[in-house]
Amino acid sequence: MVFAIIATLIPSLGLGLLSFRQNEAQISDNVTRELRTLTSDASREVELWIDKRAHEVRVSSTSSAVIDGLSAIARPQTKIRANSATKNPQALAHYLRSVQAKLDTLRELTVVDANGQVVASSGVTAATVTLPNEWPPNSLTEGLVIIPPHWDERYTTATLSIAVPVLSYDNLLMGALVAVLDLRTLQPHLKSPMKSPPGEVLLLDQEGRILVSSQIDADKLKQLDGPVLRRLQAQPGESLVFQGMTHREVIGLADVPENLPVTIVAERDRAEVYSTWVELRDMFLALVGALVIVVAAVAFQLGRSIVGPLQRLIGAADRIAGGDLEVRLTATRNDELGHLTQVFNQMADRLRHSHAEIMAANQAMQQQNQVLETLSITDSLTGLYNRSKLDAILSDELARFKRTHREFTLLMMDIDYFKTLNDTYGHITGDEILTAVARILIQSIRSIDYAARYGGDEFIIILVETSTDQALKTAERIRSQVENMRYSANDSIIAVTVSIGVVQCQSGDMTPTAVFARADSALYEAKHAGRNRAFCVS
Ligand SMILES: Nc1nc2c(ncn2[C@@H]2O[C@H](COP(=O)(O)OP(=O)(O)OP(=O)(O)O)[C@@H](O)[C@H]2O)c(=O)[nH]1
Repeated sequence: MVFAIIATLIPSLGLGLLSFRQNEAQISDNVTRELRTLTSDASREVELWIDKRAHEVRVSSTSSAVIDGLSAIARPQTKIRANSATKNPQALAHYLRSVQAKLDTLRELTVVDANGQVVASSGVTAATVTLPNEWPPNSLTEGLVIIPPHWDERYTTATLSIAVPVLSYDNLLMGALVAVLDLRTLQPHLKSPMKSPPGEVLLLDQEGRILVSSQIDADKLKQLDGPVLRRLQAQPGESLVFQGMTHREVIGLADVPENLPVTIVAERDRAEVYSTWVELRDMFLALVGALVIVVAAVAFQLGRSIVGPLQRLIGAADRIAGGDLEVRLTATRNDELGHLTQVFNQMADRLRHSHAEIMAANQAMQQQNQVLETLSITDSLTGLYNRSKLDAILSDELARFKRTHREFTLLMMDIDYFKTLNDTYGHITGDEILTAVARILIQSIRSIDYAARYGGDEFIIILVETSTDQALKTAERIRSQVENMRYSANDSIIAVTVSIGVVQCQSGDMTPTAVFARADSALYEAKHAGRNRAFCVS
């Protein structure tokens, strides 16, 4: 699932964000280009507007009313060719007011003398004007002083004052005509509603305050942050993002006209510029998010459909490895995992089958081993223990005696005149007599005792934890039973007797042979004493 998410997220998000980053840069370039167009157009319009206003004022400055009025008032000693109407300041002020009335861009028109002293004005309180020390040589046509624009409290508007020289008829500088221009009239020229690209144009004074704005309702008292203004002025034509004056965050740039102490700033609402871009970006991110959720869900479902059956298979394999072969899985699917489950079940079936076969073979082998073991320790004729088993039993009993000092008694028994019986009735009858005697032995001893055929017609009985007296009683009981036994063969009734030698184990008995030897001596004594008796040697 993690792999699926990464594999989906990295390419889609990476390529998408790269493309959005390129689009953002492109949008920024386009906006910068449009803002440059706005500022350069505005700069040109401002220049044209000022030229036009300067021309209008210059025309007025060459009027005879101004020249004669100034000549009469400023230099009364000069010979005046004008009529009397232009000789007093009121007449000149009247003329100035009539000019102002014709030009709606004018707020005030003032005539000053060569020292800058007000001679007459259309306004009530004329502004004082500082004229340049020397007008340029071509002041007749080019002489123009532009006083830095500012917010004028008297007219509650931003104003720009220009001064043009007033020359006498013989081209002598007499003074100047100063016009206070209402910058509000510049507002329609800053931006063409039809042709200009989107954005607002602002004319700022030296401190960054708005003088005039293409946005009619812009707050005129707003001021651009000082550092931002300096950065804009330092890099004219280069766009920046800053806290604007028409919107909270704007993209803007500045143009600084050469001849006018103002800064023209064009700015555009950054949110509006990037609104479509942001909308598309958010939509893209939402789509990527939805894609990741879908991919994650599919990957999770796919993983679960693979991992779940695999875990069941692993669990079943673990149980088989632990010895539980009764495992069986339900195969419900038709795909590779379903096939794998079927194969697993077949494998488990085969293992179960093989295991059953092995167990059966093992059991048969154990039975055969048991038979073989029984045969290896049993005398085939009588069913008693054979000689080799007898030796092993005696060795164990001797070891036990040495360990626990619990005594045991050994009886060596021999059929009397067995050779004669053989010779008289034949070997088969002899064998049957041996078997009958062995039966009596088995019936006469306890389950914890041992009876074995020592060889020929000789038998050994080991009575565990039995004293000599008890052993003699057992020997006597056996002897008596054999004596009372009647065996019929070839129409004859055969009587059989046995002689028994009894010995008790001693601490000096190191080997079975030593015990046998002493028992053999006791048996010899019984035979020698007349047979059909038991004899004990201490
Ligand atoms: N039928 C039969 N006879 C055997 C078997 N093994 C040994 N015999 C015979 O048993 C006889 C043993 O005779 P002995 O014990 O030596 O002598 P005896 O005749 O018993 O005389 P005493 O022991 O002195 O009383 C021999 O003739 C053997 O051939 C056997 O498995 N079957």
